[in-house]
Amino acid sequence: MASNSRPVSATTPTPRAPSDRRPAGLTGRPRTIPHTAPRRRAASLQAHGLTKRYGRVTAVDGLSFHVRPGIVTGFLGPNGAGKSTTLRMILGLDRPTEGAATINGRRLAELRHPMQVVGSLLDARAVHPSRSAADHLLSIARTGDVPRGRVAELLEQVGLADAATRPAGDFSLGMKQRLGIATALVGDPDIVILDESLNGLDAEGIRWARTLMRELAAEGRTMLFSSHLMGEMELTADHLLVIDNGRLLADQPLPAFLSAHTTTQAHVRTPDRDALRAALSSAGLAASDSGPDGLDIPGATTDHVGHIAATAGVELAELSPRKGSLEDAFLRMTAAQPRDEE
Ligand SMILES: Nc1ncnc2c1ncn2[C@@H]1O[C@H](COP(=O)(O)OP(=O)(O)OP(=O)(O)O)[C@@H](O)[C@H]1O
Repeated sequence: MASNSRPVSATTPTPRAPSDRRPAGLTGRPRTIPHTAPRRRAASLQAHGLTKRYGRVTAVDGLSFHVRPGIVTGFLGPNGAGKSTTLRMILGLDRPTEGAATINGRRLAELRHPMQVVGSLLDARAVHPSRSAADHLLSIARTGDVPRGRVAELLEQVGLADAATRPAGDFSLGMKQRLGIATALVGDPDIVILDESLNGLDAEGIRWARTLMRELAAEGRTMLFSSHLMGEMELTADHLLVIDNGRLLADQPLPAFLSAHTTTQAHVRTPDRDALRAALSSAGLAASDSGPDGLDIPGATTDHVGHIAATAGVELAELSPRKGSLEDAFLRMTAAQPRDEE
């Protein structure tokens, strides 16, 4: 149960610029979206010793962190790590056993206009099946005194304008995710929290969601999202919160997390692999086979390997650095964690 890993200290990275343009929408036609003018209040989201116990199960165990505005923060953890429970406590849907979550120093329940402060998507399937997408958004807008016009704007933004009058129960999971994201944005909130909102989206939808998250952060919002899609997390997040067994394992910029938990290796392809392997071995470098004519040399720089090959007179067809992925880093870190016994 106990974890030996200590949380890594947090620093604020430089936000990435949004790289992709707005989505074509489900019909594939590019859409001109009336964009909300940047008018952000920088909102800070903090967890202070957040703890949740269900009987003998400790789902969240003393989590403290600070999610910053203007960047995308990814929330990572294996199944059962406590991500959803943490998000539910932040959103006031679960009562912490101990600790608290605050927004600008206040609990969500104390905010006068919570919909304008926090928008979230926890479960895209939680829509009334016979209600249309437009009616669903209208009903949410009414509860927050949001003008009706916002609904049409959001349907355009998420690419559901052509499906606005269809019952949400007929939607695919990807369409429900789009509707859920629109629901999260109804109040034009300063903080956006999305839990596994990429599930069910097709390739275009995933790219659209990535771009949207980056744009929301670039507008100065505080953006927190969880996903098991490591490739997407690596493309989207500036900063990572990693938990396991309800405890914080890392709170650091994504590049720092990758550097700390992966090794860079040199990769070569050569028509004379045996000669190069022998030359590398003489220089104290271990190499493993990679493909029919390649070698991977962990911890070696391409400069060093190139020099060894040139000195040995070995021809190279390719010489390139290979970096570890977020998936490598995450699996390495979480595999080292002791598992809780229930
Ligand atoms: N209502 C509940 N009653 C009892 N145990 C619960 C409840 N909700 C969550 N848990 C337990 O708390 C732990 C954390 O669950 P949680 O759903 O927060 O994890 P998660 O990181 O979101 O997992 P996943 O990635 O699989 O969605 C798990 O052991 C889970 O079984």
